[in-house]
Amino acid sequence: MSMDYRQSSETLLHGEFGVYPSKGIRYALSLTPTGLHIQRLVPKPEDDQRTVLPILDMVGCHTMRSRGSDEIFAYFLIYSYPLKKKKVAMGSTRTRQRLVRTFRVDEASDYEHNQVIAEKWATAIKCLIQGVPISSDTEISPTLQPKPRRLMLLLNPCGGRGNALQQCHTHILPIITEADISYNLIQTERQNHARELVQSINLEEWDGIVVISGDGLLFEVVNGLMERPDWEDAIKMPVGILPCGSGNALAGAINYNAGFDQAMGSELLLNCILLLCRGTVMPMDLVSVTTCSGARFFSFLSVAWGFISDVDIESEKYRHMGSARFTVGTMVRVASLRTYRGRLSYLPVLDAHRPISRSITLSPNGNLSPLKSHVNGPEDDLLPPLNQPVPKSWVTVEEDFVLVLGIYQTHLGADLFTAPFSCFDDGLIHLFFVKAGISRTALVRLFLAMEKGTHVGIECPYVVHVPVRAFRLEPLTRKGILTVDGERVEYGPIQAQIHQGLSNIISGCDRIRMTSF
Ligand SMILES: Nc1ncnc2c1ncn2[C@@H]1O[C@H](COP(=O)(O)OP(=O)(O)OP(=O)(O)O)[C@@H](O)[C@H]1O
Repeated sequence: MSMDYRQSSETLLHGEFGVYPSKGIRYALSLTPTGLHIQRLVPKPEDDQRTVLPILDMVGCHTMRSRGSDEIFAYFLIYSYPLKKKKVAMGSTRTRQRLVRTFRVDEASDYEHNQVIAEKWATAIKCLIQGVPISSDTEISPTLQPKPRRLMLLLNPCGGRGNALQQCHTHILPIITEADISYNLIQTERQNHARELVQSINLEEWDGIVVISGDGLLFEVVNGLMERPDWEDAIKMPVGILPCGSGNALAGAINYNAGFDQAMGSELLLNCILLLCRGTVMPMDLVSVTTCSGARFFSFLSVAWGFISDVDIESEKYRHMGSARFTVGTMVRVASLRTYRGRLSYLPVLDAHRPISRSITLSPNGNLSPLKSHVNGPEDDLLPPLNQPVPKSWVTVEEDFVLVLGIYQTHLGADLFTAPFSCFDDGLIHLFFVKAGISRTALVRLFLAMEKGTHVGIECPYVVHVPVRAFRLEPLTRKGILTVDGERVEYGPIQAQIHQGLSNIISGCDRIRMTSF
């Protein structure tokens, strides 16, 4: 679907309505692809001021009848969550507040006709919210209504500050009910619970799997889907995230992709709930990561070594602080800065389309190569086995590193805008490395600038960024921490290749291309 129809200001529906409770007030309503224009008619206002309820702030629309059986009026209710400024002790902050507008359809002299009109408005509004294309020529009838969606919600009660269940009951469930989304809510009981669960679900029963947690639980879901014999179909199941963890990188990326201002905490959560209610789906790259024992993971976020993985894992002890744990962890690690010797090889983007020869799947002793771990998932056609040299077209650097990071989302945390140029399905791994020799001040400056994404403009000879399709990292320092999507993996040589658009993410955004789930 193209974006054009949303940008147009054509009037799709127009009508005059009362409100509830009545009080004689009347409004003229015009529905355009981007908003509901509301003009008061009675009592007549002094100026011609109109208010606009943006479609982007709406989550759903229901019709209703009043209790009395002789009541001829029908009503439609629009649920929206506009951003409002809120005063706090240190100034002001923004928050989304629930706003329900109820309009009374009283044009006809019988309920049935008024109900048809109310349904027509509700249908049109729901279509616009969910990105179903309609124009002024569209015959708007209930058959146009997007089908109700069924979501599997997986909630980690231990994620972040441990308040996911409370957030779920306060914000998530009431809003998705207004959006006509039906759901099964499952609380994970232990590590790997979600991973096992998604291995045996009937894909036909669900329109999406949404984690209410940090990025760690989605990592389990993605890998559980890839472990299924029908992984090719399973990984197409739209996945989503409602941020209730301490590492909310993917939520940060979804929020940015939708054009919202960078947000944290409940503002980020509410933005993501709104986008989930819209429900549009985009392809998302996955990176296949192979570790030294031959284990293979599918990653949607990052591979990290050195400073970043140290902070991530060492700050686990400050989990009660929520996302502030990373700030504290960063300060501690800057104070005792470490460097790691390693060999980093990568396939720069220019050479990326040439797959390596199939013959290298046999190791020198004739045994089957590490592709033994290649049970499911697409072939890593750019990667030789870990025990064989990288192709000559690759670039290799041997250095003392402060950090190495392969990232394929814009954000490394909700407030870490690490790769501003990244897109969900650009087929790129953004490889960053910071070499030893960088001063502590420059490193701190780099991370502070990362909050706004301005670090990419900073000239620093110790910081390198290369877009690649595949890379291999061979640590030469004996001890260290390697993470994939923030989860610790075995330490040793590791390699990765991008698989463009392998999965589907519920991004809720129609900025780029999309389909509905
Ligand atoms: N009930 C549970 N008890 C303990 N651990 C769990 C439970 N459910 C899920 N987990 C594990 O918790 C880990 C972290 O979850 P999640 O990402 O949701 O939270 P988080 O606070 O953002 O953590 P992190 O940033 O460390 O990933 C996941 O790896 C998951 O396997």
